[in-house]
Amino acid sequence: MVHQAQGLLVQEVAADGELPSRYVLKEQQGRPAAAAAAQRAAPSIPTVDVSRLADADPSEADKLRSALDSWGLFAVTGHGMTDPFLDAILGAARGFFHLPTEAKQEYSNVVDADDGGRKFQPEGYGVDRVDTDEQVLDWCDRLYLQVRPDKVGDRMPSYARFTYYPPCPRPDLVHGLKPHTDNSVVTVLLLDDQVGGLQVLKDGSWVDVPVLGDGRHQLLVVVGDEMEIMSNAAFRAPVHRVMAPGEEAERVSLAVFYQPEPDKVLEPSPELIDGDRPAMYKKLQAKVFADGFWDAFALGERTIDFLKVKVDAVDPPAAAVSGA
Ligand SMILES: O=C(O)CCC(=O)C(=O)O
Ligand SMILES: [Fe+2]
Repeated sequence: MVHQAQGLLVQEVAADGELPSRYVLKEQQGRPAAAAAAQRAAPSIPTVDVSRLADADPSEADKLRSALDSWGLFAVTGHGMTDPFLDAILGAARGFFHLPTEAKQEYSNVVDADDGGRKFQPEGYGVDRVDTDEQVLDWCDRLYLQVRPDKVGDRMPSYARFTYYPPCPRPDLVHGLKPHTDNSVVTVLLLDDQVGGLQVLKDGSWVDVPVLGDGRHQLLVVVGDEMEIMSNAAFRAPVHRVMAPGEEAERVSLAVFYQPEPDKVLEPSPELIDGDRPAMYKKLQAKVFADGFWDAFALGERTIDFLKVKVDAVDPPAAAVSGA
């Protein structure tokens, strides 16, 4: 059984020019406009030239370490991918989302279930999982695919998530994509080269990730939840969100999530545990964590909290579970 709002594509809603209440955040849910004013004079995100990481001079490696320590993400340069190549990827994504609805629906993430009904699956085209009437929906459609990069091997799954944020009549009232951390070891994120919107939570304030302009593409590496667990919190997954574009704009992005093999046990690496720094997370199977992500995401919670993976985690108060 899928929720009745599951089949509602944001692109179709946007075409009507209305903003249904299902997308509107309540004031206490942290509307983006309220937060944007608070980030003047914000620090800018760190940049790492990955072509220099193996240099005898350790300065770039030091920058990497510091970026991971303090931000959990960095902008990448020196990766060797040309702007026309990256542009072609985003162009293909735009091309897909601009196809007629019927063509895209062939790849729908709502599929036939064994019981004769319909069910949601993470892979495919559509909106994120809708569980309840109360869930405030994000202003984006997505195409989520398992990908098989040559060099990562067969068993480590990687997922590509193309996200399309249609024009929005009131971007100040909605989440393009709600605050979250990523379900990955690391995520590589290719941002729209024209339209900004990604923000990272740093020391309690939202910081904009800028568009570079001049046809240059912003590529980020982001620490995911699994890295946080395996590194025993030496590296923490940054909370990030996306502001919806305005009425005249649309935005696309591509996130590639590198995940552990489903059968692997996820736990802090033994070398990173000692008397001064005991294990901060409990052991669990990567598959259990990955499944829990979708339950947590629908509630607007971190998987680490939802599954109580922290060693001293106690039962969350009821409000934390029912709120969003
Ligand atoms: O659209 C973006 O810039 C971010 C996407 C994102 O955070 C995600 O897909 O997990
Ligand atoms: Fe993300």
